[in-house]
Amino acid sequence: MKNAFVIQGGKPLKGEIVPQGAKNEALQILSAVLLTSEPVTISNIPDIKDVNKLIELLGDMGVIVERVSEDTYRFQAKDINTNFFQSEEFKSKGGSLRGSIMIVGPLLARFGKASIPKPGGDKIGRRRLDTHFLGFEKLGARFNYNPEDGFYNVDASDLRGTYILLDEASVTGTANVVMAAVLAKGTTTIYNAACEPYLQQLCKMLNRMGAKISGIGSNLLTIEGVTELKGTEHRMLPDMIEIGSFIGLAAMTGSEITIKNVQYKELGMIPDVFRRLGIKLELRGDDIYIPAQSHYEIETFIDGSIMTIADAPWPGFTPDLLSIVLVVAIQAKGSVLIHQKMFESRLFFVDKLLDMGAQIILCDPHRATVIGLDNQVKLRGISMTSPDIRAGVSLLIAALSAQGQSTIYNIEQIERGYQHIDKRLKALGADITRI
Ligand SMILES: CC(=O)N[C@H]1[C@@H](OP(=O)(O)OP(=O)(O)OC[C@H]2O[C@@H](n3ccc(=O)[nH]c3=O)[C@H](O)[C@@H]2O)O[C@H](CO)[C@@H](O)[C@@H]1O
Ligand SMILES: C=C(OP(=O)(O)O)C(=O)O
Repeated sequence: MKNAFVIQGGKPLKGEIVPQGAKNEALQILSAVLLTSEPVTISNIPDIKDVNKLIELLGDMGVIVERVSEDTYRFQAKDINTNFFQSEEFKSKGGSLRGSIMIVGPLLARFGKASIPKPGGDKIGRRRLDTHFLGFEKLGARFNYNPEDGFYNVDASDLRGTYILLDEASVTGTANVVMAAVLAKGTTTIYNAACEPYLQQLCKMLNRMGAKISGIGSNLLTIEGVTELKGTEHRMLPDMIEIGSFIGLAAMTGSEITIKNVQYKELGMIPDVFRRLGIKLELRGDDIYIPAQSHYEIETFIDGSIMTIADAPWPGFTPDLLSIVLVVAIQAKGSVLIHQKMFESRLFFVDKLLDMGAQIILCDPHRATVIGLDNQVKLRGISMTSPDIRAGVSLLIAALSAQGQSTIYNIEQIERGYQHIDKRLKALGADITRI
């Protein structure tokens, strides 16, 4: 299988690009189809590895999966084959993506038990699941983790609503506990809930199915349990991480790009963080227009000190865009401290950027200082391997801006989250070949 991109860099791109449906929303929403025996129709589903794997997993469990059009599927979880959960196939498929962890809440709510192999996803540091299981336990579930077979098992004949203070505002943890609580007896209050747009989308969809969730968009959710949920229709938001990646791509390659239908009001502080790097963005209708820019200058803080860009739970800046911000800063004028607080091993890819000629000081596993080159010196193309999805796209952006040829191996990492990325960037004029 072809698993590398060869990129001839240094060419400005031009044109319009439509963001795909949101990967991380899709993983929540697809899990939620398990909560009802009625049909659920979902549109704007991105055609990417992680999402397709979860759809396949739902089919293996016995969910009727029907592709209605290119990006729309109808799901019906009428009969679930519980024997599948003991199979080797479940172990390898379920363990191959992070998002599969969110089938646990719905299975627990609907069938009283669930198992899941230790989930995959990016190797970007420790990724604990305590929030999920502590939440289920509060609702009355019993939980055990068997380190020998790597399975988490949860059992609950009778979930009961209660007050839950999550130990951290985990995105998938909140989604999982919400999905378990919607069918529990009585009222659940979840404090320190994650509240990003994808979770809001999930809660709104659950309410359309008959759930009673209030506080949507805040970190205090109140869920009155109901006895059953019905079918619904749902459309995914555009992927905000893709939108941020395309802003970074435009700036770094000096390209004029319009990102179509971004649902700007859902992007939180993402556009402003790029503006702080000096990048000009214009909102035109619901499109983001980025003019070709040969210079962009990083702001300082009001007192003149060096800008820090750090991640934080929503409405803070998402950790998934920090690698992109870091790469974009390479050709800015000025300096910035990138502080990746949430993940421990997400900045190590800077060694590749150093080989390309970037000026970066990796201060420790969480912090890197970028000293911008202000386009006085171009990066040079090299061969490299993509360690994780967002580092992979950041390296792709760096390669497109660099002089000469780059090869990026392990593009499977990129493709688990970015739909047909080579084709879409070629349509903007990028020179990318798959080998
Ligand atoms: C499939 C999916 O949706 N994956 C996303 C989801 O992962 P996921 O839900 O797995 O991530 P979590 O929100 O649980 O946690 C992410 C990391 O941040 C740390 N943490 C979290 C909350 C907090 O208040 N303090 C804190 O330090 C956690 O310990 C962990 O290391 O959310 C992450 C955080 O936006 C994103 O990077 C992932 O792309
Ligand atoms: C880290 C990410 O994904 P996952 O949680 O699926 O590993 C991501 O989308 O940036």
